[in-house]
Amino acid sequence: MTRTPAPHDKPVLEINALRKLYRAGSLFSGKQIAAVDGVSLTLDAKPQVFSIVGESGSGKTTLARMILRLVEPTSGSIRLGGRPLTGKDSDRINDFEFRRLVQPIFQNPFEAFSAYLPLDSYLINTAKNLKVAEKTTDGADVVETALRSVGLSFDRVRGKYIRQFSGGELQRISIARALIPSPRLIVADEPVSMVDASLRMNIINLFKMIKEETGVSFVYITHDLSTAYYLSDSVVIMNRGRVVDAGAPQEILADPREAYTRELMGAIPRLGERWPEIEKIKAEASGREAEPLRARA
Ligand SMILES: Nc1ncnc2c1ncn2[C@@H]1O[C@H](COP(=O)(O)OP(=O)(O)OP(=O)(O)O)[C@@H](O)[C@H]1O
Repeated sequence: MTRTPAPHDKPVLEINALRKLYRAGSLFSGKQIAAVDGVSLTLDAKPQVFSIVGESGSGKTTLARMILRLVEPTSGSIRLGGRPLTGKDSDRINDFEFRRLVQPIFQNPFEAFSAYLPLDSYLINTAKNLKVAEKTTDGADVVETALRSVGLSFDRVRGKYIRQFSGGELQRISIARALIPSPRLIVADEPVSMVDASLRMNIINLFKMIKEETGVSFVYITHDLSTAYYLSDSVVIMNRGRVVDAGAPQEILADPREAYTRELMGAIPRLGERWPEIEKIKAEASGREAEPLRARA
C-alpha cells in the first residue's frame, strides 16, 4: 500500500455531553432510559485505534450508531475534523461528505453486502457512488488497492457472491469496502465477534497495519478487553451509558480506577487463555521469544 497519510490538525472526533434517551416500558409509561448518558471524549488528530469497551447494554452500540449518524442524539454534539456532524449548523457535514469521511464495519459481514450482486460489482459501485473512481479506470484500480490492503485481490472476488466466502474473508472484504474512499475514521462495532476464533487476530492485526499505512483512525467497539488492550492507543470503559474509566490500555489495566473495570477484567472468561496468545503474536512480530505475561490485575 502506498497511500501517504494526509496530515490533519483538528481532532478526528470530538464528542461533547452526548445523550440518547429511549422510551422504556409501554407507550404510555413515560419512563425513559439513558442508553448514552453525557459522554464526552476526543480522538486527537494522530491516527489511532480508540476502543469503547463495555458489557452488553452499556451503551456502546448506541454511541457508535450516533457517530455513524444512524441514531439521532437527544442532546450533546459530535464534531468530525472540527466540523459538526449533528445539529443544524450551516457548516454541518453533509451526507455525501460524511460517507467519504466515516465508514462503518459491522458485526455480521454477511449483512454488509447484497446477496444478489457479485462482490466486484458491489465494490465498484461503492467506488463510483463515492466518486473515488478515476474516470479512466471505472474504479477497478481503487478497489484493487483496497482489496490488496486486506490481503485479497480483484481476481479473488470477480464474479463471486457472498455465499462463496467464509465469514473471515467477508469481514476482510468489508474492511476493503470501508477503505475505498480513504476515510478519516472507521467505526467498527464488534467486528470480530462473528469471525472464527482462529481468524480473529488476523483481522485485529489488519486494523493495526491499516492504521499505520493509511493514517485512518478506528473507533473499535467491543466487549472484549483483551483485544482492546492489544489493539488500542486509547480505551474508554462504558457502564450504564457513562464513561467510567479512560486512558491508555496499559494504564487502565495496571490500575483500574473503577470496580466495574476490575469486574470486566475478571468477567472475560478466556482472558487467561488469550493473553498469552497475544503475547505470542507480538513476539512473533518482533522476532523474539514470547515472555511470560506479567499480570497486573
Ligand atoms: N431502540 C431502542 N429502544 C429502546 N431501548 C434501546 C434501544 N436501543 C438500545 N436500547 C437500550 O439502551 C441500552 C444500551 O444499549 P446498547 O445496544 O447501546 O448497548 P451495548 O453496550 O451496545 O450492548 P450490546 O453489546 O448488547 O449491543 C440498553 O439498555 C438497551 O436495551
